Amino acid sequence: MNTDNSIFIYSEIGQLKSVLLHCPGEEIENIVPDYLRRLLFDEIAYLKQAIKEHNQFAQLLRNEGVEVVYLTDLMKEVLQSEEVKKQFLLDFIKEGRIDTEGLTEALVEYFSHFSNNELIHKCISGVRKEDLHHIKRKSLGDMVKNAYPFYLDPIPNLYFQRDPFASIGSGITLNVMSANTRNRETLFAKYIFDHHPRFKNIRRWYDRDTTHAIEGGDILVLSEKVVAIGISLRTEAEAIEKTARNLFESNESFETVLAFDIPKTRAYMHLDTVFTMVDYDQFTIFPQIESPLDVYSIRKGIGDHLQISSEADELSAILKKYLDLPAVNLIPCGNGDPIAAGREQWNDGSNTLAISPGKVVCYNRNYVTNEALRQHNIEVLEFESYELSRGRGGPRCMSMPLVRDILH
Ligand SMILES: NC(=O)NCCC[C@H](N)C(=O)O
Repeated sequence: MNTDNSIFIYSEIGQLKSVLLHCPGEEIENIVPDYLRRLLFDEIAYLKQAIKEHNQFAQLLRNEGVEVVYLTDLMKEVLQSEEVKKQFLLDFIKEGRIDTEGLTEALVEYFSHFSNNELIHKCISGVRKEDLHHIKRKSLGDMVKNAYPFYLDPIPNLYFQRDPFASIGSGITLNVMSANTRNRETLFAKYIFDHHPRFKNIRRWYDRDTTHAIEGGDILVLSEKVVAIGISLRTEAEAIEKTARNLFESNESFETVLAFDIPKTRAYMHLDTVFTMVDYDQFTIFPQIESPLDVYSIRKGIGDHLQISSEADELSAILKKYLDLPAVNLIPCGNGDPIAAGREQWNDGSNTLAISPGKVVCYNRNYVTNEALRQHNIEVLEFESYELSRGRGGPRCMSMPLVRDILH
């Protein structure tokens, strides 16, 4: 175990020391009703209130002694090198599906007027058609007209920092996102992990040039030996196998990857929307995934082989066995009331972010689930959640832990 690393994650619940966030910005104001679904939103959010809520979230973490690192600050530092900035812009434009010479030139010219800070925010907010004035229309693609309002789409899901990469041990998975609209998010992470002095030598258990999708919301580091990964709407079995193989081939302490085959529906898009760890032996769960739930264990086999088995027991018995605990308590979202469970899961009632064992951050709106957590001696810190919840993610989805203390 490497203890002097800028990525150090061997549990879900060890004292959180450092976390990566992105505060929503103008990208939210480029979400329009016609393209809601394409941008993976269900509603139009009110940015001013969303920022207020996000600031409450960040302050609450700071009050607990957590270092809050913003993605935009890291990117600003990365772009200080003119050479890196040039390459980043070309990659960003290309991955924004711009492939014509005239438009590429116009975008490069447009971005050249901004400071690094403005540039990174502009990349995230998207480029509207009216923003570009002088396009030399050289190719057919530059000439044809269409009503789509953007040259470069906004990236409104970036405030869900959990998903584009995931910290596991002293390395990361640099993810392949299942939807096009989120894939450019991983380009920011690529540039940070390629170039930022604090992060550039971090090992990768998975990389974005791979074929199968995996998203961070599906990855839970349950202990220094066990990682759980959801086979979900967003994460494919092949990607899990590859991640497991790379983890086992390293000198990391991980021995088992538990793959949870959850229903492939939007309401439970990632494992962490239905299952999170809140204490050494307690978890939140959305009851509808509990049964039937196929769980597979993946362990190192002989030579190059992986040993993969289907686990026959119920979830609590599987967790008890692999986490070496005398008993495990699953706290149901909605406290056993199916109506409250459905309503609160929709607004991420099960999506808790643990700050330390038995202390979690939750949306205030999920009061039935929060009360159930308190009944089980979990300390719940709440913040407002009128607008952030419209993007269908909660406190865990909005944060990527970089460093947690080791659990004793
Ligand atoms: N880990 C998570 O569950 N993240 C929430 C992502 C919500 C976002 N609107 C999405 O559909 O990808």
